[in-house]
Amino acid sequence: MTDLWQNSMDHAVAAARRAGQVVQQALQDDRKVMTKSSSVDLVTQTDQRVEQLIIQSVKEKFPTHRFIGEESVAAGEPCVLTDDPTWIIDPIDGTTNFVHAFPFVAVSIGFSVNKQVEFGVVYSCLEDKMFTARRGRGAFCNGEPLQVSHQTDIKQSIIATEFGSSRDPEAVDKIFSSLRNVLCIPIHGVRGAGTAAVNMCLVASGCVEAYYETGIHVWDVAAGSLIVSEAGGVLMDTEGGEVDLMSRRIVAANNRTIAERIIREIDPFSPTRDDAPSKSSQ
Ligand SMILES: O=P(O)(O)OC(CO)CO
Ligand SMILES: [Mg+2]
Ligand SMILES: [Mg+2]
Repeated sequence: MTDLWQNSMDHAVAAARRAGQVVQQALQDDRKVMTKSSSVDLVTQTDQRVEQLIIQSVKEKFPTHRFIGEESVAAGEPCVLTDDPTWIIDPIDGTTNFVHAFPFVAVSIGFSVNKQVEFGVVYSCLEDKMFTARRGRGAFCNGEPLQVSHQTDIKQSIIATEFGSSRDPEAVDKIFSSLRNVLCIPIHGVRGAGTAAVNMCLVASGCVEAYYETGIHVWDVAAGSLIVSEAGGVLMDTEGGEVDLMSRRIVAANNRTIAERIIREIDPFSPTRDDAPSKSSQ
C-alpha cells in the first residue's frame, strides 16, 4: 500500500540532514547569542537560519502545509495545531549545548495530520544519528530498528530529565523535589543530554528507561514522541493519563509500569500552554 506521507517524510529526512550540516558548520564559527523569554532561554542566528531553510524548502514542495516552528512562534507566529498537515520544527534542540559546544544537538521535525503525529525525524547531528519513525511502521536509527528497554523494575533503571530554562523559584523547587523523589526510590542514576529530542531517542534506543520533563514545548517532543511509541514505549502526562503535546509536560517511558512509578514521584506543575491564546513566546 502506498504511504500518503512518505514523500513528506523523505523530504523531512533530507531537510534535517542539510540542517545538521549547517549546524555543524556553525559550530566552527563565532556563535552570537541572543535571549528570548529570559536570560537563560538562548537563541542564535543559526536557530533562525536553519528554521527558515527547512520552512522554505517545505513550502516549495508542499505549499498547502502549515508550520509550527520554535523561532517563528518566538517571532509572533501562532502556535496552533489544526487538522491540516503541519510541520512541527525545532531547528536546534539543545541551543544551550550548541552555544557551549556540548556535543548533543538535534534537529527535530514532527509532522501531524488531524492532530496526530504521522512521522518524526530527529537528527542528532554531532553523533550523525538519524532517528526516524512513521506511525504504525516502527522507529529506526540510521535504518536500524529501535526497541525500548524491557526493564520493569524502577530500581534497576536510569531516568533522563532536565532542569529546564525556568528560574522561577517555585518551578525550580518542584523540579528539585521531583528529582529528589525519583532519585531516592532509589534508581540507578539520572542523566540528561540537554536536548529533549535526544533524551526521547535514548528512551527509544533502550539506553534509559524513561525521560520526564515539565516546561518543554511541542516542537521539542512532537517527533520524539512518535519515535518512543514506535519503539514500543509509552507517553503519559506528568499527572497520569494521556499526554497532551501542547501542555508542556511529558513522561516518555519504556512501559506503563515504569511511567506510572515515576508519575507517583513527580511534583506536578503547569506552565502556560503552548496554545494559550495570549501567549507570544516563553
Ligand atoms: O534548545 P531548545 O530548542 O530551546 O530546547 C530545550 C528545551 O526547551 C532543550 O530540549
Ligand atoms: Mg528544543
Ligand atoms: Mg530549539
